[in-house]
Amino acid sequence: MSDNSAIEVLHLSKSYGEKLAVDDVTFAVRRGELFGFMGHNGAGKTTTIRTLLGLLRPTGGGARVLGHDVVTESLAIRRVAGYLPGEYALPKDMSARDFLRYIGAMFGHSGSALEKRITALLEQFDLGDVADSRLGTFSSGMTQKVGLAQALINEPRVLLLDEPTAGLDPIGRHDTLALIRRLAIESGVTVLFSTHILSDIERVCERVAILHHGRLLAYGDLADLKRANGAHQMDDLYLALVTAAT
Ligand SMILES: Nc1ncnc2c1ncn2[C@@H]1O[C@H](COP(=O)(O)OP(=O)(O)OP(=O)(O)O)[C@@H](O)[C@H]1O
Repeated sequence: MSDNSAIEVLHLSKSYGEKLAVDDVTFAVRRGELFGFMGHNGAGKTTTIRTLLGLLRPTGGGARVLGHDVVTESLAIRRVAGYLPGEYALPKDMSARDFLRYIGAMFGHSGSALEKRITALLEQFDLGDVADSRLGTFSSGMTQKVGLAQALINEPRVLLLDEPTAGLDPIGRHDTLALIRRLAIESGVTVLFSTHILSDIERVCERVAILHHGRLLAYGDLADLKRANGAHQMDDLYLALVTAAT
């Protein structure tokens, strides 16, 4: 693995029975970058992310996160990685603070260090005033911020975000994107940002991997990919790549 890579995916394949969800995919994410992982529904994004966390076992090829093998060293990966799943429900009756305490405890944290971390995260995400309100009263944008906060509780060096802006209104999306960008720039966290929203990728990512039906359609610098495909906008690029592939 190159010293500069935080995530390296090498000829990764994953089948569910007959269904080949990820088909011989190779790409690398550099340390400290905010990397776009693009693909429409069923492209194989979630499968790849869950494989990177060691939650699924590859059926071919492999991957490393900060040098740790996803099959043999998945516990080490979960210690250094934060994960925001695509769809998950927060416990409506818990407060934001109690929920973060609960997640922190799962990572073995407790006491004043954990309390300080929770308060800092809530402040960072503008949730200080509602820290003790029930999660059931939160908007979708606020809920997503709590999701991001829980993914950061263990001070991860790599953050895997599965469609963090899906289902948000324009303001929620704008705020969430700004937060993600700030995290990557200010905290030096490597972020794998998965989305099907082309304009979100265009707004915050310089490098991308584009999946389609489990296969890697394109990978690299977004500006170079646009130039090579005669595209000005991300949606022109996506259309050109999908058309060429089918
Ligand atoms: N547990 C499973 N069993 C069988 N097929 C699955 C399973 N999980 C995913 N798939 C299939 O694998 C393919 C890739 O799914 P995956 O969830 O990885 O894609 P995705 O890009 O994350 O899309 P989405 O945003 O819809 O989740 C899809 O065709 C999906 O139906």
